[in-house]
Amino acid sequence: MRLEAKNVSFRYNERSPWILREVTVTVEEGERVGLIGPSGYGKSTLLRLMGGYLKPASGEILLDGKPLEKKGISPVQLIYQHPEKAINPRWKMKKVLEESGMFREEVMEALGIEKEWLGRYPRELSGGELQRFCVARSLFQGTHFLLADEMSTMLDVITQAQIWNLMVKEVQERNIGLLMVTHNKALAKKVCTRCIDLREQGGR
Ligand SMILES: Nc1ncnc2c1ncn2[C@@H]1O[C@H](COP(=O)(O)OP(=O)(O)OP(=O)(O)O)[C@@H](O)[C@H]1O
Repeated sequence: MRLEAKNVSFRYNERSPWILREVTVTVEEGERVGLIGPSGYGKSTLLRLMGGYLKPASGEILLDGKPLEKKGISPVQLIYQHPEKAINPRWKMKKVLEESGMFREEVMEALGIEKEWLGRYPRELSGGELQRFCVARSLFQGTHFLLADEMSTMLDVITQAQIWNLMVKEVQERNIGLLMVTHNKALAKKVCTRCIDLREQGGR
């Protein structure tokens, strides 16, 4: 499988500047790609486009040569920097996980998710605790590509390592393609098989 942004241009509205111009980025299954570039260059915007959350002004987002399907849980999963924006505030965590069909003991354990947290609402968890649920949820069985947007910036070093160890193990075992935005060079070196610099790809 292959996820690609093909000649994608984007701006937030007609009066705002172009954020991306004719950007082409391809991620194959099993690859772990780091997306780097200065602040404001459009890294998060590109991830949102590739996850189907924004529409390009021109160009295409293709999964195996076809546009992303709008129905059902997407095989392309986006993990945000801010987990509180990604989770329904009215659902308890158990329901959040059940909705995605993601309930593997070993993933919960590897992520340090405590059973007792399942009975809580999102507002009753810390940002780091909530992010572990977002990671767990993103790893449901239909996932083929993961887009991680500085997902571990808010976490302490030990939790970061815990989450990335699990992530790399899962994507390797399941041949998932990973595209991650990070400002942390050491992390990119540890996790990624290659890096793309948006300055060389038509980011502004
Ligand atoms: N919803 C929005 N409406 C209008 N402009 C936006 C919106 N979101 C982002 N932008 C602008 O688009 C540009 C690219 O933002 P983006 O978040 O994609 O950059 P980034 O490379 O991920 O930055 P950082 O490394 O700081 O997270 C910025 O100038 C930002 O101000």
